[in-house]
Amino acid sequence: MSVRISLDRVDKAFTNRRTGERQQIFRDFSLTLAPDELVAVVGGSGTGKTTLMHLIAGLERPDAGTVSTGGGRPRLGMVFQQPRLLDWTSVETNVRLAATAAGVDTAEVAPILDAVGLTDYARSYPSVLSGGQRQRVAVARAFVVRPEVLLLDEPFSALDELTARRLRLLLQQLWLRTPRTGLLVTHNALEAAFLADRVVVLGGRPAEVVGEYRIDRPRPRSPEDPDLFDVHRRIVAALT
Ligand SMILES: Nc1ncnc2c1ncn2[C@@H]1O[C@H](COP(=O)(O)OP(=O)(O)OP(=O)(O)O)[C@@H](O)[C@H]1O
Repeated sequence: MSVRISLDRVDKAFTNRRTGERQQIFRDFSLTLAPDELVAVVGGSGTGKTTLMHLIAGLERPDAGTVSTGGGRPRLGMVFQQPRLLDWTSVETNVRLAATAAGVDTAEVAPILDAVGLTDYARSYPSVLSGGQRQRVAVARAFVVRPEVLLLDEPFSALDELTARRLRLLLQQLWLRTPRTGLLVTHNALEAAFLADRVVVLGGRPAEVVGEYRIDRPRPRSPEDPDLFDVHRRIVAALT
């Protein structure tokens, strides 16, 4: 099922634990993600990108306004900056447990491990894997549940550039196989331009959309595409 995500006139505030001050992160904030659209959100530190993701995931509730994810509770696949694997068990079991928890056939596990290039490591424990391999397990775990919504919170920012680049290409490949509605939070404007259908730049407090770029380049895209560098420059200009 393709899911439309809508935030409609959302307010969200937090109380700063140190100062006791109220921080209004969003006021009257609206954003829609079309079915199967991958939207990247970039913006300065503390603008509310992760909060936006938490609102969509249902981990935070808006103070006012509505967050709708297509009527029901869509199946979520999430990838974070750190892989957050279970260290006491194998790669295969890490992915299988995610499938079981989501009620998905565990026959999906082997193909997804193959797709992320980890078949030979299925029985290995996370501790023997490189950082890039661990993040591949996290990507497999997110995709094995056949997510209707994919939430990616700085998924590659802890990796060295070459590894990150490989994983971006992998993500593009998996996305092309089965597009789904997704939100990518990143500090990397080039990553945003490479992966997304649309890049939203958040700024200010309360946060506002200070720039929006539709990326019409056909997929599969090349990380060397000069048009993407062009968009990247414009995003960086909006950020600064
Ligand atoms: N549960 C919470 N309780 C109190 N304050 C919070 C909570 N969650 C977020 N905040 C505050 O809300 C603001 C926005 O946080 P958020 O993590 O959404 O920003 P961000 O844009 O993702 O930042 P970064 O790029 O640094 O990760 C920050 O000032 C943060 O301290």
